[in-house]
Amino acid sequence: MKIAIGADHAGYRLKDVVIPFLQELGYEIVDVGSHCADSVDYPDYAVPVCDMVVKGEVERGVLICGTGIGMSIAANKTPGIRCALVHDLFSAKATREHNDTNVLAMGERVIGPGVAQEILKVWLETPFSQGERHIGRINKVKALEAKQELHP
Ligand SMILES: O=C(CO)[C@H](O)[C@H](O)[C@H](O)COP(=O)(O)O
Repeated sequence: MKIAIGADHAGYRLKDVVIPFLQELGYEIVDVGSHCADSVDYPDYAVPVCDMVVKGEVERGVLICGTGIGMSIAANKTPGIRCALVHDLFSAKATREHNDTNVLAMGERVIGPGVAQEILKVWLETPFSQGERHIGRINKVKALEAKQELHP
């Protein structure tokens, strides 16, 4: 599986820790930056990752900032993206099974690398449940996106 990953200045250290972990698990990684502590803006990294996901260039996206909040807000503005902010294993599993999320956001200032790696592993390995009730709810979210495109 191919994964795009992006971070701002508050998340690049965790990004640089999880990339070799994911590669070791066999995932192909596209790293859109950032690469240093110089202050940058999280939407500038969320957008290219989300664009790659919606274009089908990668299957999933991972976004890291200080809290994961800015990244998740920005990511969910892209139609077709369902981004979950996750800092625990229960949510990592549930958001794949229930929401079929295609982007994961985490905060480097919230969790350590060990928990982040476990979250990634669970999130990447858990399939969508295909439950009818979940499909119906996701379709309602998609309808909201269509409405927004008509009346931005
Ligand atoms: O958007 C955020 C907060 O919800 C991200 O965590 C950013 O990384 C954070 O705001 C960056 O903060 P800084 O004071 O500019 O380092």
